[in-house]
Amino acid sequence: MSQRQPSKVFSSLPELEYRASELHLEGVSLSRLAALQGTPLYVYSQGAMLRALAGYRNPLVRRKHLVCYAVKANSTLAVLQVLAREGCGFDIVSVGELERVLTAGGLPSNVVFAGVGKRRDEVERAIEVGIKCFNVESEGELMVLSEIAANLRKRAPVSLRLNPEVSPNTHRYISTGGKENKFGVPLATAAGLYRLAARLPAIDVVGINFHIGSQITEVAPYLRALDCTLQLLDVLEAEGLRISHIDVGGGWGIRHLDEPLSEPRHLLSAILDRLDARGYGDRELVIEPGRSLVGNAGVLVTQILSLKPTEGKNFCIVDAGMNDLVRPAMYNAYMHIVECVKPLDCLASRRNWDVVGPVCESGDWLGLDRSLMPVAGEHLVILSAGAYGMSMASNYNTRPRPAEIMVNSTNAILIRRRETIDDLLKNEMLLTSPSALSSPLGRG
Ligand SMILES: Cc1ncc(COP(=O)(O)O)c(C=O)c1O
Ligand SMILES: N[C@@H](CCCC[NH3+])C(=O)O
Repeated sequence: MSQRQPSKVFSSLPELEYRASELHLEGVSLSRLAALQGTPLYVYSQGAMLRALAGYRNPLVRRKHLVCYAVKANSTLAVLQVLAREGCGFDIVSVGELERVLTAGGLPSNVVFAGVGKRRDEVERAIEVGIKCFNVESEGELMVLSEIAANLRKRAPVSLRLNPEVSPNTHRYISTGGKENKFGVPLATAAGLYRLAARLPAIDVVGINFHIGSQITEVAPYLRALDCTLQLLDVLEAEGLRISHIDVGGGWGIRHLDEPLSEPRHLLSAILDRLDARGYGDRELVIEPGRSLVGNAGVLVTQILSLKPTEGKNFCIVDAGMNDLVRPAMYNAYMHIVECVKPLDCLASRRNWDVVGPVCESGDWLGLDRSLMPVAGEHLVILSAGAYGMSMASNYNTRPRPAEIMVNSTNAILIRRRETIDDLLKNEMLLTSPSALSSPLGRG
């Protein structure tokens, strides 16, 4: 194909294409953004996010439903704002995420609050703003919630998170619905806990939920978890307890290259069929996608610092490291990497490179054995970096976190400025500073 014809790079992100050999996202040159804002740089396509959201909503138009975006996947305010403007709900796991949702214009009444360890102050704030429900994970949590709500003279809406003992066939670190996992209420005790919840004066039982893991690529584990849930619902409703929403969690995977993977609508249609067949098609369906809404909408642009061919390995050293994008180091995740300026396709001069960062860890790699034609000073682009990229970034090695840009069909907008070294130092005090505690801890 001629270098003049735009060419797509990745079927899951059609907004990304080479134009005159340069990679563009929604028509914006990534090299140009890198020149303006420096690197490492996260760039997101608003169009890709909206398309992914429509992929969940369109199959649900005729149903009572709420898509609650899992904020942990990418909690940047402007990302939340794009989804809030569309009327999206949110799945949160901390009061920090709640404040982000509120700041971005999300409705508290569309927020579900997950997590095995909710602090009292977090529960109080969530009750105060009036969230949709607490996804409760244990009897201990239920009792604390009940006490806090009673003290505030308010009521706490509750859904119990079941642990359906289902293996979703994904990485062990992101599998959450098995007996060995800390999450959810065991099936054996769930009915008893619902009966208890229904008796507590400040608790309203409103829902039932599960979340079995992340980067799941098969429908079957969801249906197994749903079957357990519906069996329990049969028992509870026979006793007169009415549950108004069924929340099937998030976890649907994304493509990282060209591997086969069905669209979320196939998952939804299987779930809706099962709900209808079992007589629960009238309930509100809540779903909590994170990665599948934003993962493929984002890329990480990094500059090649130097090339280090050695006897056994070729290292391509870039300015993004595991602190900026931890998924390869943490989960051995494959993230596809392409050159920002398309190399002339003379395969003979291609070699395999380990793309590594500047962090002092041997695990600091972004891609291993990649066929690339890197040039020092130019840029590489890491795909599928919109989820669990920036939201998991850290300051390890005292590295300021990247800037972020949102592009849409008309604009490229800076949505987070790059951290500075001053940002990193500003909360710390030297021992000699006047803020030293007058009564040192533990010394009376
Ligand atoms: C409770 C809950 N809901 C939703 C999600 C979103 O998962 P994903 O990003 O895989 O869709 C997570 C993260 O795994 C989660 O813990
Ligand atoms: N952080 C994980 C997903 C975790 C989902 C949270 N329960 C990842 O990058 O794949």
